[in-house]
Formats: sequence, structure tokens, C-alpha cells
Amino acid sequence: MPKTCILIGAPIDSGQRRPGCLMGPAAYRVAGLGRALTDLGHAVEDRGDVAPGPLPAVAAPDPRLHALPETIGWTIALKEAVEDALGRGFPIVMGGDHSLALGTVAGAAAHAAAVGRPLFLLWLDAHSDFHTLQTTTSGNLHGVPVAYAAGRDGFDGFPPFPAPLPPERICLFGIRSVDPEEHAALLLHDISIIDMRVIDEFGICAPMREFLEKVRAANGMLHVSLDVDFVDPAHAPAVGTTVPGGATVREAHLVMELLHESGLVTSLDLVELNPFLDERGRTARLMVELAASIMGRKVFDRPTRGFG
Ligand SMILES: NC(=[NH2+])NCCC[C@H](N)C(=O)O
Ligand SMILES: [Mn+2]
Repeated sequence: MPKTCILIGAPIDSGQRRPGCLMGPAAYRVAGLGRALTDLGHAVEDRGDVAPGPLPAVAAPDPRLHALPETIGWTIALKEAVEDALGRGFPIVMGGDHSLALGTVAGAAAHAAAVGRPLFLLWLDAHSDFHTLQTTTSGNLHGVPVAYAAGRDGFDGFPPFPAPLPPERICLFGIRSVDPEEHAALLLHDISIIDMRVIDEFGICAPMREFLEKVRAANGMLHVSLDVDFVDPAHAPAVGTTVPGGATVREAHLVMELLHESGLVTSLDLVELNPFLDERGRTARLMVELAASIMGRKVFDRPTRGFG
């Protein structure tokens, strides 16, 4: 079904300390994201880059936290942009580091609450991003958005998360790097953890279908947050936090294809692309191809004539 894709540039790199992610939206445009979507028959509206809101005055900001006021400013601006876009079409947020999901998931949650549907969150990532402002050891706020969405305490200065997601509506998929504080907290929450070991053992399809069935049964909306580092750095080198042992190109496409076939996805983040670290644009191009797959690009319809 053709959609109105609303491209939202989110040139943020304050969620971590390696400059470059702010070039992400430009790289997606150069790599042809808009064209790939139009070729699939979708309408595309590029609403340009979001500017962060004015820096909020944060009372006694903890010096361990990197760029807290900036991140709060972005959160407020992106929440608004995504909530507004969901009222009109299918938002695709071009990041920017993963701290942008503080705002995008909040915007999706606000929209879902307004239309009376439950929001689900699929986190395709090497990391669990489940720190709070108190537990983060790096102080990098791209490591906290899942905790914010789950309604964990310890987000002073941030707007309260609208309708926090019960843990059973969150699925971490592809993870292989979890800090000790996140590990301890995850054991106390009933979040689906499809780590790389599960994927090695059972493949992509069974765990993904199980999660999608939950979304379907609840008539849920589904926000997908795709971190470049979900894919193995051998195929996707343009990212600051590489972790070996990630998804192959085919596994990543298969995830996207299953998501498309489910018809359940309602919004998408593309995060952590750092074009400064790329090799002749290959990571940007791969991310555009994955975005095309989730929006319906395929080689043959299923079943093919030979099998299935
Ligand atoms: N979105 C990401 N790449 N997150 C990486 C987070 C790494 C680490 N857990 C931290 O908190 O600093
Ligand atoms: Mn991440």
C-alpha cells in the first residue's frame, strides 16, 4: 500500500562524543533515500531538518552527562515533529545519533495514546540503550532512550514520557553489548531480548514473527529504531560504536522484509550513521537499501514460483 513518507532530518550528534552524525541526513539525501521511496510508489515529503528547541535551563546539570540541555532541546523538538508527521503519514527520521529516539519514540507514544492504540518498540541495535541518567557510565545520552520509553525513573529535566511502554511491548533485537548496570536492570523488566545468541540459534524469522504476532494481536502501532550498528561493522563501518558479530546484510534485509510483510510498522528511525567514518558512501547506501526493503522493495513476491 503506497504511503506518504515524511522524511525528517535530525542532525544530532550531541548524544555521544564523536563528531559526524550530524552529517547523516545529508548523506541519506545524497544516497537517494527519497528516490528509492518514490520508485516504490510512495509519496515522499521531505520536511527538511528539525532544529533543536531553545536550550532549556537545567537546574544543576550533572557534569558527567554530556550535552544534557541540547539533548532535552532535541527531544522536545523531535517529539513534536514525529507526533505531527504521524497524523499525516509515515515518518522516517534520518539521524543523527540514537539520542534522537528520546524524542521520536515519545512522539510516537503521544500519537498512539491520542488515537487509543498501544505502541510497540522494536530496537534493532548492538546495544540495549537501557541506562538512566544515573546509571550511565559514559555520560553519552544515546545510551538511554529505551529506559526513557519504558518509563524508568531518573530522567530529571526531560519532559515526562507520554504513556510509557510496558516492557512487554519492547523488543531488543540483535544486541550483543550490554553494560553491567543495564544488564541488572533488564533482568527486572520483562522486555523481549533477542540477542545475537538467540538469532544464531533460531535465526531471524521465528523470534521476529513471535514479536510481530504480539503487535498484531493488540492492534498495535510499531515504531522501529534501526541503529547502523545492528549490522556487522564489516558491512556497515560508518558508526562510532562498532561491535563485531552483528547481523549480515541478508539477515538485516530479511528483518526488513518481514517487517514490511507484516504491514504493522508505523514509523522508522535510521540512526548512528556517521558519514565521516564511511567508505565511499557504502554504509549510507546500505541503510537506504534497508529502508527501501522495509518500505516494500523485494526481488519477487512470496511465494516465488519455485518454493514456499
Ligand atoms: N546507540 C548506541 N550506539 N549506544 C551505545 C551505548 C554504549 C554504552 N552502553 C554507553 O552507554 O555508552
Ligand atoms: Mn543504539
